Amino acid sequence: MTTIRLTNSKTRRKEEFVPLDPANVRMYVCGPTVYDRAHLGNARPVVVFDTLYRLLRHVYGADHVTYVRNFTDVDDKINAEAQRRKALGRPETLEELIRERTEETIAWYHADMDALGALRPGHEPRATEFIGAMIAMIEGLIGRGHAYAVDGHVLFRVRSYKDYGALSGRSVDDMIAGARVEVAPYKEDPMDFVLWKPSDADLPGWDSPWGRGRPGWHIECSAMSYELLGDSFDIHGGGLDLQFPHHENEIAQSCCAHPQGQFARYWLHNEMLQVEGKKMSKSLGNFFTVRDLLNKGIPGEVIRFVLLSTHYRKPMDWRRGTVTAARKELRNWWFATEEVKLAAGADDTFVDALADDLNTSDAINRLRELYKAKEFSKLRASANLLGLLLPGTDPWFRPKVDDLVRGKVESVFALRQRVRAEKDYVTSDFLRAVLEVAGVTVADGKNPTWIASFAGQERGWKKLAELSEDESERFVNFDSLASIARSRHVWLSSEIDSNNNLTDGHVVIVDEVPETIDVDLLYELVRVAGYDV
Ligand SMILES: Nc1ncnc2c1ncn2[C@@H]1O[C@H](COP(=O)(O)OP(=O)(O)OP(=O)(O)O)[C@@H](O)[C@H]1O
Ligand SMILES: [Zn+2]
Repeated sequence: MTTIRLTNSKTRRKEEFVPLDPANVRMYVCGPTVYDRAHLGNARPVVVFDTLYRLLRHVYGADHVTYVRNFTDVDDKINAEAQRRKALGRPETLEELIRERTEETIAWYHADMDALGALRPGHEPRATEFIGAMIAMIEGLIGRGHAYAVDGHVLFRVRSYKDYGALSGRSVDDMIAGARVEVAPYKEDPMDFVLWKPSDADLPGWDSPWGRGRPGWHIECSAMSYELLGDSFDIHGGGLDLQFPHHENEIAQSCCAHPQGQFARYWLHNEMLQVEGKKMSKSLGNFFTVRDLLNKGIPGEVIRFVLLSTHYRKPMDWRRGTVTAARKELRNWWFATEEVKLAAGADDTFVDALADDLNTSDAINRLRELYKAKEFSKLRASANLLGLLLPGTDPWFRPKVDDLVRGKVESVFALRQRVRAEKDYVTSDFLRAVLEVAGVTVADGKNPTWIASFAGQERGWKKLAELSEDESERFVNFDSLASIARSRHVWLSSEIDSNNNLTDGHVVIVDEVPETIDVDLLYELVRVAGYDV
């Protein structure tokens, strides 16, 4: 059996992963607060832990892994959005509007994360469904002297748990110095954190021994993981930004409420997705959503590939160039593997890379070697383990010929037929080249026709990419075209980098286009081929 090694934040070491029960490997990952669309940073833990989930299923069997990821559906930001809708005159109750907000956000989350090829976890508990379990846990903590109730609040007594701070490796006093701890009159110690707090009469609340109120954020994860996974389970995951205070508090609550258990044995934290060196976050406003990228036409599979190209324990930036390269590479893999039978399983070296602390960047390098060695069956099986090249993926890699585009191709094609009939072969060759770049192959003959084909697209593209600047002008018959009376300059060329090499990231249309040719149409065609204009 493959040995998985994971860097455990708790011990700060890479350790062999030995599950408590190989027949039921259990993992909990902190999920989103459902008040708005997920940004790309939020997608990083989803893709990272989905990949770990896939690896665990591969090693222990698909039916032997339990994956829980919660939805935090109690939050001031959710309430604020519902109140805004109410203020706009919506007739529903605030409760209904809150429900509407969380439902729509969860549906967006599912759609966006599905698009990234993430499997849905086996359990997706919502905090509001586990309030009873939270109250029971808080009562237990009070009973054991780890928590106290004051003025409708219940607070966790941090100094009652001697190991507090062990996960982040800091002492309580250091943490107080470094953190923005809220000082409040009802706290015995500024470090104590909220387990339960009162709710305003018009906001969601639940009856409890301490009055009508709602749970603190940290107790949600402790209660839901206990209910669904028990007092000891294998892996707890989340972003590094949650290590302190959220995870530190989860540990304190769970270990004090269930001292007989170990709570989570392996803690995994993904590093941050950054924008110019800063964490992408809603509060900094430096974010874009997964949906923004999908709407721009970047396929979810490509986003996933880019996210996995960097090891999860390293910070990463989102760069446009990486997207173009990923798109091209995945497209090659798709076309190489689409027809192959899945005879071979995943490649051993690939699995070893993945099992070595989820080294997805090494694993992707191994995929590159498999592609080069034409081991296509292994390539596909291995890529599947990363959630790539999956059957049923939207075939984004093929030129899409929707009706609008079809109409445009038809009109260029018809124009070409006309100039051919007039024996204007220069223009007709030019139009053929344009269609080729757009992935459309023209078949002359008795019944001239066209087909949208990857082969045509690749051929056209390679020609452009491989040709020198001079040649690329000739390729589209620049000189000849210029000689046509009505025409002005037109050519297609790849972008030229600082070393004067033609790069293969872009097709640029420069200068003016003959009156006979509709510029928008030209642009549209190049876009259809999947290139940036
Ligand atoms: N920039 C980022 N890079 C990687 N992971 C992130 C990033 N931002 C948030 N996460 C992770 O996303 C998950 C969901 O977090 P949560 O819903 O609390 O985020 P949020 O509060 O909406 O985000 P923000 O930090 O932008 O306010 C958590 O595991 C968190 O660690
Ligand atoms: Zn959590």
